[in-house]
Amino acid sequence: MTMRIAIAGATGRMGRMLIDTVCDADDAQLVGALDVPGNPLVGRDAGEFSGRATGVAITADLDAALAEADFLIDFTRPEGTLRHLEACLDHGVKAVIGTTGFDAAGKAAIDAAAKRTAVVFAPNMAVGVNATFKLLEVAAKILSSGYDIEIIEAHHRHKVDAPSGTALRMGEVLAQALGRDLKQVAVYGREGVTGERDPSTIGFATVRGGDIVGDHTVMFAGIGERIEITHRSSSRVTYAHGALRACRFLAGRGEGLYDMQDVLGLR
Ligand SMILES: NC(=O)C1=CN([C@@H]2O[C@H](COP(=O)(O)OP(=O)(O)OC[C@H]3O[C@@H](n4cnc5c(N)ncnc54)[C@H](OP(=O)(O)O)[C@@H]3O)[C@@H](O)[C@H]2O)C=CC1
Ligand SMILES: O=C(O)C1=N[C@H](C(=O)O)C[C@H](O)C1
Repeated sequence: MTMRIAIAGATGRMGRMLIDTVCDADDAQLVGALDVPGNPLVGRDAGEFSGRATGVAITADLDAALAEADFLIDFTRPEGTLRHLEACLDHGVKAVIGTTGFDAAGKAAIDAAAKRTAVVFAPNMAVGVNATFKLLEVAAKILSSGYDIEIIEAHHRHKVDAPSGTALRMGEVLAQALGRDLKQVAVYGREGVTGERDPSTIGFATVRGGDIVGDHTVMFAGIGERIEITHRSSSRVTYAHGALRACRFLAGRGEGLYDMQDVLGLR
């Protein structure tokens, strides 16, 4: 059965990649392309940027964007995603959420919405990153004492949230594997006279620059050796393929909150 998909943030970096990916898929059809009022591309064909005619015009009308859709794929900003999710409930639309940077209230709102529709919510949809989460779990258990854990992430100059959603999820995976509470042990950047490192902490360092798609390294630094597990994204296409895979996963499911570990059968 063809999946009828609407894309939010249609003119964004991910939105454009998603439109191409959906249009190229045999089992999907683009039926809506949403962006914000005032966006100069509203009213234009959603495929114009890549020289294709999709027959779907970019709209700022949320209800119109969802009218024909079974799924919404949303990579925008937290406040936008939460508004779109409310409309998904009204229209009976399932949601794939890639947006990062939610606060606790935002995450709770997604949790509540997932009681009424099916939602995949994941800070990184790339298969390689989700495999890396599993590797980190194993490494953390083996290296549970004597190794200091630091997470270093690098992204393009336009990224607005830090640390990345992926880095934060890595922190959660590591903390859980070690029986620690990330809220208690996370250290977000260092400056000045910090004192010696507390061995239970998990440090985060953020780099922003140029067109870096997304790099994540977890360092386990011991005495006489260190282990580094690195994932580097060289294209956003992996995220878009993951999002489409998430739609296929949701196609056969009722309400509930899932992530890419569920989609990929890694739980
Ligand atoms: N889960 C994953 O695998 C991945 C997640 N991401 C996340 O996806 C999000 C988007 O990333 P990216 O595509 O690079 O960002 P962009 O800034 O390129 O695109 C964001 C899009 O959302 C629109 N937008 C901005 N604010 C709002 C709002 N309040 N309501 C609705 N729409 C809005 C923008 O419109 P306008 O330009 O007119 O402001 C734009 O079209 C980020 O949170 C990022 O971290 C990114 C890659 C992978
Ligand atoms: O903003 C981005 O670009 C990315 N955001 C996600 C995150 O915050 O983890 C995923 C990926 O790293 C790219």
